[in-house]
Amino acid sequence: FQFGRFNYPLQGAGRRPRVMGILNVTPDSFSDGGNYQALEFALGHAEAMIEEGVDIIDIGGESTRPGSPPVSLEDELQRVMPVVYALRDLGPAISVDTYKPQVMREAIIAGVDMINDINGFRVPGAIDAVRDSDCALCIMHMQSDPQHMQLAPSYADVVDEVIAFLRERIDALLEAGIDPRRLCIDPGFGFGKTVEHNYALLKATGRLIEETGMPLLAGLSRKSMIGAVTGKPVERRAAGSVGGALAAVAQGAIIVRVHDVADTVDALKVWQAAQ
Ligand SMILES: Cn1cnc2c(O)nc(N)nc21
Repeated sequence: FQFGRFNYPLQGAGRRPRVMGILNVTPDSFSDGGNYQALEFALGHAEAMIEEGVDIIDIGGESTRPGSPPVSLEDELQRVMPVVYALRDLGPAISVDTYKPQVMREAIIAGVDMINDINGFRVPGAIDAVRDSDCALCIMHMQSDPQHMQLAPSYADVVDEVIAFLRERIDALLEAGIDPRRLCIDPGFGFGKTVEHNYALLKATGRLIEETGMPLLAGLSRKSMIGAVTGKPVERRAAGSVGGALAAVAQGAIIVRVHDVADTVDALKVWQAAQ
């Protein structure tokens, strides 16, 4: 899995699961207009994650929690781009979480290392926006959209359908001439799935990798699928989230997207020491 200045071996001695830290620059941490002290806040959080050993920082300007409303292009750019420019030379890889082609373009101009698209590059113009670059592309599955996806998630067979979706998106990107080494997939835990659907997908991590032929990013940190089996509120789901990350990594996931960076880094060090 190779992108820009990064090479993540997928097997053998060099394989090491990587930690992607979540950096939300959304309204609750930013008053619109991207005021300065909010930028300070974001940078402080990023620096803490760097201290804790994060490999990738994922910057998102539009909340994708179930029920969240869309954000305008201007607002998203105003929140995201100052943080991208402030972080891009600090060491870790930088990812931007967006489904808007114009945000992808500006992020690529700013030199980001990954575009993380919860919508699987389906918006017209998204593939064009990322074609002529060497950044990694994370293709995530989502049923419906954040505003509606959790109202009534339904599948004949969730694993089959997610694999079919991801393969179709992979083919679309490859047909556009994009280097397969730039691609990774993501089942999209919580994006149009019940708890049962989420665990069926988590259990099928190895199959998803096998049947798409692509590296897999797993993002289940503090999500309702963790709460459902631990009974814990969001702020006390770190241990459950680490358990989920290890379940994915043990089946071949190469990146885990998390809130609790230090805990996950430590858990992966111990796991790695036993490989
Ligand atoms: C932005 N975002 C929220 N959850 C996510 C997940 O599980 N995967 C990816 N790739 N992005 C996510």
